[in-house]
Amino acid sequence: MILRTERLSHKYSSNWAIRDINIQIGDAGIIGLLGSNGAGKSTTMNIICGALNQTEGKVFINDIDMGKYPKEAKKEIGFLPQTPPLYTDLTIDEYLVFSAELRKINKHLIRSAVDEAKERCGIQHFSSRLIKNLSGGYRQRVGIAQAIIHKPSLVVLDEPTNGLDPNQLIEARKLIREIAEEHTVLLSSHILSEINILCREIIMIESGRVVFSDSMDAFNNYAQSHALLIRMGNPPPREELMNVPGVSKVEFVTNEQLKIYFEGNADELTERLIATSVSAGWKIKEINPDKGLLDDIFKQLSDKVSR
Ligand SMILES: Nc1ncnc2c1ncn2[C@@H]1O[C@H](COP(=O)(O)OP(=O)(O)OP(=O)(O)O)[C@@H](O)[C@H]1O
Repeated sequence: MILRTERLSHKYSSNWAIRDINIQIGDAGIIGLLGSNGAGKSTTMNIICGALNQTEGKVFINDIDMGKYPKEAKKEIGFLPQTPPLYTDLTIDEYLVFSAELRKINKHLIRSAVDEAKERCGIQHFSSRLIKNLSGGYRQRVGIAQAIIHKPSLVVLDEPTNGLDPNQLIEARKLIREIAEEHTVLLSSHILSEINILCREIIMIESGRVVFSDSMDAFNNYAQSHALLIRMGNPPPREELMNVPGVSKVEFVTNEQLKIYFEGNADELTERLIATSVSAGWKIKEINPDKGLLDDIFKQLSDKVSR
């Protein structure tokens, strides 16, 4: 197991920021940690990387107990915090040599480790440029280079694509995919589409608790199949729709447009609604699966967990 957390909980002064977070990552690939602002992503990542001591619970990296053997466990982790720890008055080379020394890489191996990290992150041409003179996208690359310099098993990236422009974003995604060919990557974002594009698995946290943890495909099935957007020429009262088997909630978006939440199979419900519409004269004009705003999905999942 590359990463395992057991009932990880953390309290800043009197408030719990995260509670009973259990994460298990066994395979390579990119795993996404999704959550809205303040959900507890950074707190979780800081603890996993040994940058913050948890109030309760345990972290194991490659089955090494971080509490008991922090040095050994940290060797297996590379971390890019939300605010990259860059010394902007240093050149890329100076900074990466410094990072390699911090990681206790053997003196005679430092040069080759720096060169390899630069090459993998596509920054070799800027070796002697001061970090303060780099664009945001390139600074991010330097941040990633310091996270992989010691070849850790697990690379943790806190909101690595946040604030990048569209071109930088494409480049950063490409780089993260390349990094994931050799390391397991755990990355966080508050943007569902970002996680969707990059990740094989998703762990979603809300208010400090895990509300969903499964493959990206399972998440998409869940997110897509719980509401339909329907336009009708002659919509019936809400109660009539609630009588259709499978319908769990009805919201009127406009006089003609409704959002119908349901349990079960979307296709079966669609057929049932169309059949009833024909006999009852609702005049259905359009039915589309509602992929849901992230907020809706968060809410559905949070409700499901607290039920
Ligand atoms: N140093 C701190 N002192 C007190 N409370 C904190 C501290 N850091 C975070 N918190 C609180 O803990 C909770 C979780 O914050 P955290 O930064 O882990 O969330 P996040 O999901 O990473 O959000 P964001 O994307 O906004 O950084 C929030 O309610 C936040 O206000």
